[in-house]
Amino acid sequence: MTEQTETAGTSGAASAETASFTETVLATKGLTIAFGGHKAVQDVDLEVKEKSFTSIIGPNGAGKTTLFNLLSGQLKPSFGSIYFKGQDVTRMAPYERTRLGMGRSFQITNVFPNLSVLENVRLAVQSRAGVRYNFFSSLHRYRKLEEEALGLLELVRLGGKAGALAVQLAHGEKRKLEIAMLLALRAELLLLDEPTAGISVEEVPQILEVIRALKQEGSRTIILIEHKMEMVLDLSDSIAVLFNGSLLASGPPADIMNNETVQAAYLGGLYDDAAAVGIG
Ligand SMILES: Nc1ncnc2c1ncn2[C@@H]1O[C@H](COP(=O)(O)OP(=O)(O)OP(=O)(O)O)[C@@H](O)[C@H]1O
Repeated sequence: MTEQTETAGTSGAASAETASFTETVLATKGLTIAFGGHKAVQDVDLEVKEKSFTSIIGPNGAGKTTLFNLLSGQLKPSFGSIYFKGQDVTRMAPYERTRLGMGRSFQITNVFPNLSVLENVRLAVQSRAGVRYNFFSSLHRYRKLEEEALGLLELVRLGGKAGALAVQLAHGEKRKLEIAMLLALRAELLLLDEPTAGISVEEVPQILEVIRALKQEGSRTIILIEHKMEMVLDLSDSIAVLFNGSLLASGPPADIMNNETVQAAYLGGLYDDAAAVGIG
C-alpha cells in the first residue's frame, strides 16, 4: 500500500527550492505494533535525511503518536527495527536514545515550576554536561552553562522571560521552555508532537516562529506531527502520510499534494483536513 514518492535528496538531484540532504539519520524497517488484534503502526519503512524537516500527517487515529512512541522508546515494536545514525536502537530504553541525540519534548519531566526559566534551562544544560563530562565546579564554568542556557532561551524567543518563574508562563511559553530544555540536551533529532495543540490561537504564530528559527538554524533534524496543514506546508522538506497505521506516501510537499493515492484517500472523505490541504 505504501507509495514512496521521491524524497528530498534520494534522487541526488533535488529541485532548486528543495535543500539537498544526503545522510539518512533515522530509518525504520517494517515497523509494526499491534494492540490486541489492531495494528496501530503497520510495516512502516521511513527514511529521514539528516538536518531535514519532515512532517507526519494523517487523520485522527492514523498512528502518528504511536509511531513517535516507538521512535522514542516508550513503546516496543511487535516487529521491525529502528536505526538512528546507522545504529539499531530498537531495543534501547528512552534515556539511552536521548543520550544518543534523539529528543522528544514530553520526555522533559524535570521542569521545576518554582525555579526561574533560566535556572530550568541551566539545570538541563548542567545535567547533560554532568553526564558527559566531570562535575562543574568553577565559577567560570558555571557562567558558561548560564551563557549556553541564555542562548537557547533567545533561540526559542524566551530571552525576555529568563527571570520569570516557570509556573508563571503561559501555555505556549511552557512549550517553548520544553523545547529549550530539549535543545539543552543537545538533541540532534527533535520529535515534536503537535506543539501547537492546546495553546491559544494568539500563541500559534510564536510557536511557528520558534520552529522556523530551529529549522533555519539548520543544525538539527526535525520531525513534526501536526494537524495544521498551513504550518506543515510552510516548514516541511518532506511529508509522510500515515493512514490506518500504514505509510501511504512520503516525499516533498508538492509531490504529496499531487499524489493520486493520497488524493484518493482524501477524496474518499477519509481525511478531515482535506480542505485545509487544498486537495480535491
Ligand atoms: N496503548 C494503546 N493501547 C491500545 N490502543 C492504542 C494504544 N495507543 C494507541 N492506540 C490505538 O492506536 C491507534 C493510533 O493511535 P494514535 O494516537 O497513534 O493516532 P494519532 O494518529 O496520533 O491520532 P491523533 O491525531 O488523534 O493524535 C488508535 O486506534 C488508538 O486507539
